[in-house]
Amino acid sequence: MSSFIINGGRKLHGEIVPQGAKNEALQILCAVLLTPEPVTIHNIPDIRDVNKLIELLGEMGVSVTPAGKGTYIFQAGDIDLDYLKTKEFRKKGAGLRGSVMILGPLLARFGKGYIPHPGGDKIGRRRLDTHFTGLQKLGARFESDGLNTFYSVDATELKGCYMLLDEASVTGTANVVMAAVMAKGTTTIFNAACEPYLVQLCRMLNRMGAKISGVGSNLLSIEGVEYLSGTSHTMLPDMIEIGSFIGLAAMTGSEITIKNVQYKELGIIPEVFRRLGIQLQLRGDDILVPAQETYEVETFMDGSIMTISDAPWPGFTPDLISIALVVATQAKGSVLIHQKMFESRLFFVDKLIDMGAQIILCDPHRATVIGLNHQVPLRGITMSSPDIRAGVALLIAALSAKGKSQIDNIEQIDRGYQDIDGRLRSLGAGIERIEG
Ligand SMILES: CC(=O)N[C@H]1[C@@H](OP(=O)(O)OP(=O)(O)OC[C@H]2O[C@@H](n3ccc(=O)[nH]c3=O)[C@H](O)[C@@H]2O)O[C@H](CO)[C@@H](O)[C@@H]1O
Ligand SMILES: C=C(OP(=O)(O)O)C(=O)O
Repeated sequence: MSSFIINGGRKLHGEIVPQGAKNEALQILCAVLLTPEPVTIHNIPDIRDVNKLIELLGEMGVSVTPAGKGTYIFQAGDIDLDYLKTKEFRKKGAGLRGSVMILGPLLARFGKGYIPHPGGDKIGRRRLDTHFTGLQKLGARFESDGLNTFYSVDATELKGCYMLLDEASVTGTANVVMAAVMAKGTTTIFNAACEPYLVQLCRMLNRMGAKISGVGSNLLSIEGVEYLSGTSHTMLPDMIEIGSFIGLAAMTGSEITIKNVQYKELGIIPEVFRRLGIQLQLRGDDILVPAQETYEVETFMDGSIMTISDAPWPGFTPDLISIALVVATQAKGSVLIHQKMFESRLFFVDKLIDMGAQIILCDPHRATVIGLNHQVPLRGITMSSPDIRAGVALLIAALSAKGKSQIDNIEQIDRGYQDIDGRLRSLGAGIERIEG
């Protein structure tokens, strides 16, 4: 278990380039299984979860050729379906959430697939019903190992149909879309998730020859085709990293420029940070966050305390709720943070409370934050990172805090943030990694 040692309280300054989007990368990498032809992918983030998935694809028989920084050429010529029955695959596949999305492409191309219950953050129940029922509607038959830890799936013939997803699941939609692109006939998916990750995936699939319409909406129509060909694809900048850097600048009172953010793809994210009182200036396609002594949280129009809550896109992504929460601890004013989707993602506030933040955890989904308005700094402590986004929220808190902090279990942070310590050091942060 590795740790960060952080000497907090320093002002940071400079430019930072966001990495390619983690959650998009996990979908796009699975899509390479849909064609025997080469697929070139650019702007792949060098992070634990993505590297694990690339390794897994390699072991399944996909040839993986590095072709420059952040670029790989994948070719899924011969896939070793027997590897998917091995213990090793069970272990590796269960190591990350994104592995669940190899199933849709396998069913589409080979008519069968295997899938261990996937890993990912322990942030509450993470059911797979949307994946399973969607694939079943297309004709897939699931057989469980009896423990719900491994499934064999048969789909000799996938047939298009109408389906109303029981929730707008991000990875669930991606899985069903990838199965439907080569099904017979037309599939209509209502209540589809429409995060930019999915827009990017659908655009890539259409470039490969798929016929998907309604892209970007919650009603997708997919006319099945017989064959998909190779393509190239470039990942968007990671919107969760961009939000994290906005929070970092605000909490540390620093001027930071976030480069090449593809602003129009950020949806409501900049607006939510603006409502917390953070000034953002758009310079070309860069976001400049100026150094601010203080930032004041808006109230609702009737003067009542504002709520920040998550929702499926175009709502505010749940992956930035922990960041909004930590930023609120030093705002002027109070805010209610409501994490609607996941029931165990707010418990990390205990650590912020130990650091001196004024927070009342109302229930597992809601926390009231009374901002300290930078009048009292947080204090450094030793803590452990419970999940990827809480980990980064604690890192931001530690960078703003007085004194030294230690954050253990930083493998959680490395799942999704590329060389975060190196990049923060180049902004002037006092952060060292201790390999454990
Ligand atoms: C690898 C990957 O891409 N992970 C992301 C993906 O996970 P993932 O695809 O696993 O998450 P889902 O979209 O399936 O659902 C997330 C949670 O929200 C709940 N839910 C979802 C939709 C809905 O309309 N109502 C509702 O309550 C689900 O029950 C679940 O608890 O999307 C999540 C939601 O944006 C993000 O936090 C994860 O970072
Ligand atoms: C919850 C997240 O990741 P995963 O779905 O991979 O666990 C996240 O990226 O915030």
